[in-house]
Amino acid sequence: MLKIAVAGASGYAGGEILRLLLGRPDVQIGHVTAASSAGRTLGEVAPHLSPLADRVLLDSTAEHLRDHDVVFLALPHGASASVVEQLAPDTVVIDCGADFRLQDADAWTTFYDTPHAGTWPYGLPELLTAGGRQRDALRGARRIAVPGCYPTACTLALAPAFAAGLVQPRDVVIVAASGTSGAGRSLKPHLLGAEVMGAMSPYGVGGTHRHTPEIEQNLAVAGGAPVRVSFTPTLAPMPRGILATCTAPLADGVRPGQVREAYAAAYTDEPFVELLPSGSWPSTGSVLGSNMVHLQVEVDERVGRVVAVAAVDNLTKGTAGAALQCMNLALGLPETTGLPTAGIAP
Ligand SMILES: NC(=O)C1=CN([C@@H]2O[C@H](COP(=O)(O)OP(=O)(O)OC[C@H]3O[C@@H](n4cnc5c(N)ncnc54)[C@H](OP(=O)(O)O)[C@@H]3O)[C@@H](O)[C@H]2O)C=CC1
Ligand SMILES: CC(=O)N[C@@H](CCC(=O)OP(=O)(O)O)C(=O)O
Repeated sequence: MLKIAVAGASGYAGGEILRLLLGRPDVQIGHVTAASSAGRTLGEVAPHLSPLADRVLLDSTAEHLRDHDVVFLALPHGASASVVEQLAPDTVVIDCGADFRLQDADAWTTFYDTPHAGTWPYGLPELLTAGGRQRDALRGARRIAVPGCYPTACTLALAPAFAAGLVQPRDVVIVAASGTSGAGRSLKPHLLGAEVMGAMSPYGVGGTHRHTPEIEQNLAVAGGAPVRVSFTPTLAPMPRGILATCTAPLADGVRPGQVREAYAAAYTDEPFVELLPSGSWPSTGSVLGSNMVHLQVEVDERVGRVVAVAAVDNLTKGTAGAALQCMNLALGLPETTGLPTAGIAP
């Protein structure tokens, strides 16, 4: 039986981790921790987690997170490092925050404006790398950095084109829509219900969003050369889901038919990535609550660009599902254990 602690259990990501863990007979849920909600029960702050309703939230101190086989951290950026340094090196620690995702310390300080905490193996198993797939770096790992939700969708949408040399590493344009749970649970003025519901709006425009360097890092891993990306996130009036529309210029001499072939080859054996039949386009509604990425790719021959669209649930494959997938790899369990591949509809 695996004893597992969840830090940030009162938040959206922590709550989704607990929802998925509750479906696993091989897991014992240990301490659940929070900050301002410490002392309250999960029943008060997360009533959808009925089997855990009586559990009292503790402070997110190392003392409460020690003595577990696995610790999931679902804390705000910057809160992970001080906890992790007090945990045993053989504990599996899986961080849903951004602190350990970036390799480039300068990119970190530019986009996060705080000192760089370090770099851990990046938790996107399906990512194509020079040597194979990123999952090879996750088997047996004791520290894993789960990707951001936008980078998961955008990277998986474009990586096969970069890995096969079908697109140019410049003029890459991504516009992605996210549901409001992507912003976390704390009160934010731009998330007032009356203003968000029934409207869509961009934010982080002009290359300022912190997921830009993370997407560039991943596409450079896939393609083996630096990539520049114009990334624009938008807020959509829905609780969950991300739809990323990603385009890049075709490389010289590429036939349109090569593109679909490359995507089919890249994802045919991936249990959590579905390349939809030609003509079908991804919808966030089809992946809600599942660990799936739905994907479609086309070539816009008029302008010579690849257009790839991906849908994920930001809280499942975009965070908590990915976190459990990484745990499975770290512990040598079958990668798909306990992860839903069917969504909730309608
Ligand atoms: N939401 C999403 O779609 C995604 C989130 N993530 C990442 O997951 C992490 C959690 O995000 P999310 O669940 O959305 O955020 P929430 O705001 O919903 O939850 C944050 C959690 O952290 C706790 N917390 C707040 N401040 C501190 C602190 N200073 N020290 C320790 N704990 C604290 C909160 O406790 P309390 O409620 O008691 O104050 C709460 O449990 C973030 O790093 C985020 O970037 C990653 C991918 C997608
Ligand atoms: C709608 C919304 O606000 N989304 C968040 C992304 C959440 C996420 O994946 O990100 P991190 O783990 O990197 O925080 C944002 O744009 O900041």
